[in-house]
Amino acid sequence: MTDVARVVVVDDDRAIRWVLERALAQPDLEVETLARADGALERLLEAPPDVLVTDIRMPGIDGLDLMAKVREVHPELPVIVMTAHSDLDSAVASYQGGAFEYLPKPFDVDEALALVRRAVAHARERQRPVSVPEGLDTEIIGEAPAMQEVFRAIGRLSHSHITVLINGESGTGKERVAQALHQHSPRAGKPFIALNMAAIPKDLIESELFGHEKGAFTGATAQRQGRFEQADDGTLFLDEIGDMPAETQTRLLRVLADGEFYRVGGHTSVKVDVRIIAATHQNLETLVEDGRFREDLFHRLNVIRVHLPKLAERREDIPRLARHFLAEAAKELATDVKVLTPEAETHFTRLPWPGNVRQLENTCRWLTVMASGREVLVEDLPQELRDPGATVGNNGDWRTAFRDWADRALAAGHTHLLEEAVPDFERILIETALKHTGGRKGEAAELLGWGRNTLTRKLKMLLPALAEGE
Ligand SMILES: Nc1ncnc2c1ncn2[C@@H]1O[C@H](COP(=O)(O)OP(=O)(O)OP(=O)(O)O)[C@@H](O)[C@H]1O
Repeated sequence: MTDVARVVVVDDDRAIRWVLERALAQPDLEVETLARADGALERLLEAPPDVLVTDIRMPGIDGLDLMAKVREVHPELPVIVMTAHSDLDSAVASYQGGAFEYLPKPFDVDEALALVRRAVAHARERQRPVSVPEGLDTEIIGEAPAMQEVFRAIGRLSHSHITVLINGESGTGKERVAQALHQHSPRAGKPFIALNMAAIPKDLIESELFGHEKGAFTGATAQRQGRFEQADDGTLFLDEIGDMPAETQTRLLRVLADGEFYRVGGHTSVKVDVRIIAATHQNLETLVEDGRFREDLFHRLNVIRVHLPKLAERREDIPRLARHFLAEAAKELATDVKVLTPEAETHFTRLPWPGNVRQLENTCRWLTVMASGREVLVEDLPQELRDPGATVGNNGDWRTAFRDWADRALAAGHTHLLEEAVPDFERILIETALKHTGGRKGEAAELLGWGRNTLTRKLKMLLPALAEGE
């Protein structure tokens, strides 16, 4: 999950609004409460929240009307309908209207929060699959021999529908290569659907993969296609396959063997023609040895293997990748393209890049926002990238260093140590989080465990140069 999710709560009961506003005051959520829907309808339709929570009985537009109107324009928007226990008819009507979930009043605040989070996760995961637009070229930069090997594999496989297993550390470009395999296959132009096993709650994986029938479980308000059906005739990219739960592995194996499956709660089998590309950063052989991955499934997936080397094993590609990402970031942020000085470029090629290509990409985005001049100097880099020695093999414990600092400061007669230390502490965490997210503030707030507003306030106070553009 990347950004802070917007939740709108509509209820004419002030006490409920109060309770929910507090229950949902979480770093990953932004809540707006409304006493009635009429005045806000247009705005809700134009800029829908990520989740809508609504009461049923309200003056003006009632909850069911509101839901119908909103879902007419935004059919995927999850709606949580709150209503009194006794009001069974309304509850049934809300399901028929396509509500995501029904929250009986009175409710437990934790239950309400869990439900909202689930709705957010669900909505996000559904937005994620992308069919690669026809003609879109997945540019993969790589002149290093190990990358040439990858390109050769893509070429060799271009007439085939064969299953491919991509291995490589996080951020090495596995999804990118999967897209390229698809685009250069007979299935190009057909859907490319991705699902990351590590990103969805375990109990939703089966329904995400295989879909479900109406009424299969609470909240299954309508029949829904799973990724397998969406990917029919195309490619299904299963990322982080090593995280697939055991039961799902068994089902997947059966689908791969038979080419057909049942939706969750379904009795009629569905036939599909799907090419599987799986990826993992883990060592599947070890998972098999430990009994955490089915050996038979492993053999089915492990037909053709493509290995993506760590970025540190293809240092010769770093300058081109950096130029590419600096250009992309400039385009995205509508600003001038930054250029690395020769020293900065050399420095880049020597860094360890544990986060691989994604870390390089984020660093380039960070520099595009942060570096003051057009030319990027080594000094412009975030502190921990300035000195490679600091990143490789530095096991120094910051707490020890911090204790020493406090000792020294007190010995030197400083007072009000917190006033001195806390802003530095927060500044360092903010800078580091922003670096990890390539300057994206919403995501950085999430990494820090703050709400976006808190981060904005802190930035104004601690790093005013970065607070602009809010
Ligand atoms: N060789 C490359 N050329 C250009 N861009 C690349 C290359 N490799 C990776 N990227 C970009 O780097 C980012 C990370 O790549 P990707 O998401 O494919 O990695 P991944 O290995 O699937 O990561 P994870 O395992 O964490 O999901 C993406 O934005 C991708 O477009």
